[in-house]
Amino acid sequence: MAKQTVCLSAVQMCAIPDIDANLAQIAEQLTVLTNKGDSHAAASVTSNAEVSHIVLLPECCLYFGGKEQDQLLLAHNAEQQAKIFQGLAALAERYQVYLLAGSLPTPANTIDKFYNTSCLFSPQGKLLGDYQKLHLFDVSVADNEKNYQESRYTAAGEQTSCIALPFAQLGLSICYDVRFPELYRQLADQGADIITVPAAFTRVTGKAHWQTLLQARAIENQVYIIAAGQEGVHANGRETWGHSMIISPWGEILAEQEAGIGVISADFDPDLLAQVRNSIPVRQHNRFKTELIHDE
Ligand SMILES: O=C(O)CNC(=O)[C@H](CS)NC(=O)CCC(=O)C(=O)O
Repeated sequence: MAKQTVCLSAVQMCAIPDIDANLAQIAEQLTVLTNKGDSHAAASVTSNAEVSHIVLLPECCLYFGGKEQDQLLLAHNAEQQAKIFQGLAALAERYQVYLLAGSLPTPANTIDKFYNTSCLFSPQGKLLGDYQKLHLFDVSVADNEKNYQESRYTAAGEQTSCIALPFAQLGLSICYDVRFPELYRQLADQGADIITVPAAFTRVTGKAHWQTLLQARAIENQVYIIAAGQEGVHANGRETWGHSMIISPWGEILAEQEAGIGVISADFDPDLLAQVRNSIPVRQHNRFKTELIHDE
């Protein structure tokens, strides 16, 4: 029997502060993706086949470039939340993909905060799991925004999230998290084969650090990385870096969208994953695994 093809995709967006317009932008890219007719999209167009296609959307995929107070209102408005979740679930089902919304504003425990949450929808339109961003971007950057204070309206998550799919384990992270290798090591220890990095990286820090950080996380943890970015100049003047990419566990960039709106894909190869892990067994060699050091 032919080996099942697992396809990884990333949609690059220039999201605006308008949920319906962003849902339409996503639908357009999903149409492009599933009409390509190449091997990447094959799994998602064969109605009886088991779906093995993950599509990642950027951080803040349904609302970006507006006021943070508006995100707060979105998070705490039950009607808006229902609209957002139903809209994404319907897309996952219509296009027969595992759709990972890079992040959505969801309600925190207090009315003055929201979580920056990644949400995974199954091809059946069910919410399979989520992850609330652990590291908040309270940072000074030499761009036109200068000071980012994500914690002003956002509450930090408290736990990691690794989701078992029929064909692989999926570890979740968001944007600024990519600078904290401990998170990725923990996801790898939990069994992650693929780790997602939805982002709205600044143009300045993106140019300097984005690709290097992503390749490092892929190489050191021997996982596939799917990174989907916002790209462009947004309604509030913010400039984002784009350069969405899919990286192999060897660190090779398999697909990249530098600028503009678009969608990229690459195959997930479990044989390559095993080969990389067998040939350079860093997991066994790691002296910082306390249980290994204490075992001696
Ligand atoms: O604020 C919003 O609306 C949505 N959130 C974001 O855009 C977040 C927090 S401001 N951006 C980042 O984490 C950029 C990280 C980055 O650029 C780096 O690590 O260099």
